[in-house]
Amino acid sequence: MTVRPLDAPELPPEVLLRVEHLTMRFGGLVAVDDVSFDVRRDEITALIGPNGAGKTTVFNCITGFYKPTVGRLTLRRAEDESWLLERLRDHEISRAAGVARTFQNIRLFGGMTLLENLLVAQHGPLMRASGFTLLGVLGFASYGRAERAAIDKATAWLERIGLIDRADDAAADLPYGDQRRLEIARAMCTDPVLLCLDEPAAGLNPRESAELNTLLRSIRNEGVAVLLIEHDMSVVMEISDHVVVLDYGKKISDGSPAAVREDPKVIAAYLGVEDEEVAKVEQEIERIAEESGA
Ligand SMILES: Nc1ncnc2c1ncn2[C@@H]1O[C@H](COP(=O)(O)OP(=O)(O)OP(=O)(O)O)[C@@H](O)[C@H]1O
Repeated sequence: MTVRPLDAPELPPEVLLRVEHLTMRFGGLVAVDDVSFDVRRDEITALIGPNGAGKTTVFNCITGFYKPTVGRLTLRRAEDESWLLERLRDHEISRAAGVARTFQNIRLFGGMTLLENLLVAQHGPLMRASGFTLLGVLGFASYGRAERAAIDKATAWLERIGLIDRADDAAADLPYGDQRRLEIARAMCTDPVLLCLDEPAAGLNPRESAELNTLLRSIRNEGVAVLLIEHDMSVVMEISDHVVVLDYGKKISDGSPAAVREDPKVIAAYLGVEDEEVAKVEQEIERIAEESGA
């Protein structure tokens, strides 16, 4: 199958998603202003920036919740399969292009069991196996096989996130950190090529945060690109391969975690000072540290 809109650019093989000149306006407010960056395969890319910088808006454009005012979002799913996400509807972005996401606030089906939550995520393949008719109810073998495969996949994910013993419990009864991991497992049950996570470490304790880091690294190592918004800098610095920094809707830095951490523009944005004042602030920090004998 070759799916390539005529105007989709040719991307280098290591690039999964190319965001070009993304701009999103809400009336007079420019929430995202001419932002461009790449998300590479086999990498964890973090999107960071102070509150209101435009991170969630970028996510919402990539995942189809918003139609960008301007910009091109090319996702190269396979060598002969590219998509222009800004032209797709949100369900096409998840089903056809293979982009899955989680939200800042947990959105599990609280009254359903853990297993059911992971089966609902596989509704698409199950419906196709049913031929969109009553084949499942009539006991056709093809549907039975698809149903077995869905249960196997859900079970494997529950084992992987350490929750197999609670498969039949209601999702709402899980501790917060477990719910976060279940949400990620649910997103992974759709077989995405790109997993977008909006503040996955928010509200986690240090042990849960460490478990999350291990999970995300293992997902990355299996070839699924991860794009995350995160305020917890220890998580960002520990697991990201690539960091993109936004401030007031504009990209101000883009590089390795180490390079971004040293970037005066980033320091200025986080401290809320002008670029020229950064050196002064750094000297002040050093002076205070010396005086306190640190
Ligand atoms: N639907 C909307 N309508 C109008 N303005 C919006 C809308 N969504 C976001 N904004 C505005 O766009 C700007 C960027 O918001 P966004 O939520 O993308 O920032 P953020 O970096 O994700 O912030 P935070 O870290 O606080 O979640 C803000 O000024 C916000 O008020």
